[in-house]
Amino acid sequence: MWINLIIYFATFVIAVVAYFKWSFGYWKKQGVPYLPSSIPFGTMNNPFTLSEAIADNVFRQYMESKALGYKYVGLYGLTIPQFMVIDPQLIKNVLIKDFQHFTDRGFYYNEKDDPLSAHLFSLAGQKWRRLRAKLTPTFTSAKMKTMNKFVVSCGYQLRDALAVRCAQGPIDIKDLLERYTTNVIGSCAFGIECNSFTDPSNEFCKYTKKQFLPTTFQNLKMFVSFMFPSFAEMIRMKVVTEGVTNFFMKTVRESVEIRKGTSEVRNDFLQILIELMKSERSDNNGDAITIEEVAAQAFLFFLAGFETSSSTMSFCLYELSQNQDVQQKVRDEIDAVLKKYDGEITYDALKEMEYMGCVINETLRKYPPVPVLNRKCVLDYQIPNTDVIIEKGINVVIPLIGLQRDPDYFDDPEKFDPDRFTKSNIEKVTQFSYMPFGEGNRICLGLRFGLMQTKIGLLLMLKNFKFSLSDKTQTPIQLNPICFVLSVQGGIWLNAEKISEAK
Ligand code: HEM
Repeated sequence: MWINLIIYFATFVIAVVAYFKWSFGYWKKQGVPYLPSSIPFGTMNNPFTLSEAIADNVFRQYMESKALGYKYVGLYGLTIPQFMVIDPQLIKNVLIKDFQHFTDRGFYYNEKDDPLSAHLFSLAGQKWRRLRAKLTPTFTSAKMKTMNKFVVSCGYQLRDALAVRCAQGPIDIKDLLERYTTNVIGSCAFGIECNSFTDPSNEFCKYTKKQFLPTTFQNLKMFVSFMFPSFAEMIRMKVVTEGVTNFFMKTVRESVEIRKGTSEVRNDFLQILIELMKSERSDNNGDAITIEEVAAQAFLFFLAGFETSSSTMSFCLYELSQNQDVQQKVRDEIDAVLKKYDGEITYDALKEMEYMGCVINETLRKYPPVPVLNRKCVLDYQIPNTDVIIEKGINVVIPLIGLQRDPDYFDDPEKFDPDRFTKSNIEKVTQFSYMPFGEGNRICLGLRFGLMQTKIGLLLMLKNFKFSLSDKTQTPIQLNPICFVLSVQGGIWLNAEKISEAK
């Protein structure tokens, strides 16, 4: 009997190994250069040993492929083939010129069982096209101007909280800024005051933390949903936990009800989404936006705005703490522009702060909050001037973090140098080597809003406080391998010193 068991086991192992070897032959058959893969994770890192952050892994693969002279390279996530584009010209084809072959992002969503997952970022095909067209007018400059005052009011709360915290020792700057972005999104996307500085135990803070806390189970679900979307659909997987879904659905329903009962109009995202729901109903064209869709988009604005902008501001202050001359130059610009606008933080005043814009651009270059862009090939695509076909269904990866730290495109890439983005220098940047907001038809829809909240947060902090690096920050910083987003191990700790009476 033991002999039989050993034979069965050996046969099973041989079959599994043979399956992996056969799968790893895909890119060779397609005529695509590839990086060495190993059983069972392919070219991915072992997610259980947590040896390297995803961004570091992508950067390494990009540099290795570039050094080998590849314009594109085949990778494997387990046995699933992935196509990484290295050459900016081919990136342009994927994102813009031949977009019809790459319209989807390839992320899992499930409208029925997990309604909040069906937001614009994940939606595919016609559903994405329809919603993108409807939501685009939400983010015009005129709409940003009306929302500016809500963000400024949250900025003052941030300044006041910092005034209290700075006397208590080094500050975990990411934690502080997450509270600011929570307040902003609470106010603009849900129409509620979150008070996350003064009342950190409030429900909104509790559920936002819950969604972003990288538990092993949550990471496993993200991994399965990304690698095996059909399987995730089959088991009706929920990427947003039930508690979080119930809370956000309830919050949106209540806010909509409250607004029905008042004549006062609050010009925020939620109002725009409600108007969209009402106008479509009256059109009676059977294409109305439902309350679930409204909730999913408000939830996306929260997902997209919470982490990206707090991460940008944290890395920016980290760099400015080590580049005091740059920090002072931004502060001088803030003072000069605000003087012109009688101290009022208007949308136009923000636009005039060009040097601050360069500093933010340089931060987004070194630390892109979304380190890779994803597309799914939806129609076979022949790479121009080659016989290579990217087959329908293949996931395409664009390694932003690699391109933006590539010495061929950015001299001395480790150096923090905002002058790369001055009016006269920006034209020298190689096209499609710098795209922290993505590019083409699926470019970030909230770009203007993200920059507005980042600028307002930085303005109110830099105007009133001088920042320096605390010994508590472990340098050189290491990225946290358990997080999908760029997060620093041990956190970024800064000292803040008041430089004027906060006004
Ligand atoms: C510094 C802040 C931000 C950064 C760096 C950022 C970056 C990105 C990136 C890289 C993408 C993918 C683009 C692509 O695949 O080509 C994206 C998509 C998106 N972002 Fe942002 N984002 C930021 C803030 C925001 C904010 C505040 C919102 C909303 C309030 C937002 C809403 C969206 C949406 C809706 C999409 C999906 C667009 C689509 O698929 O049609 N983002 N963002």
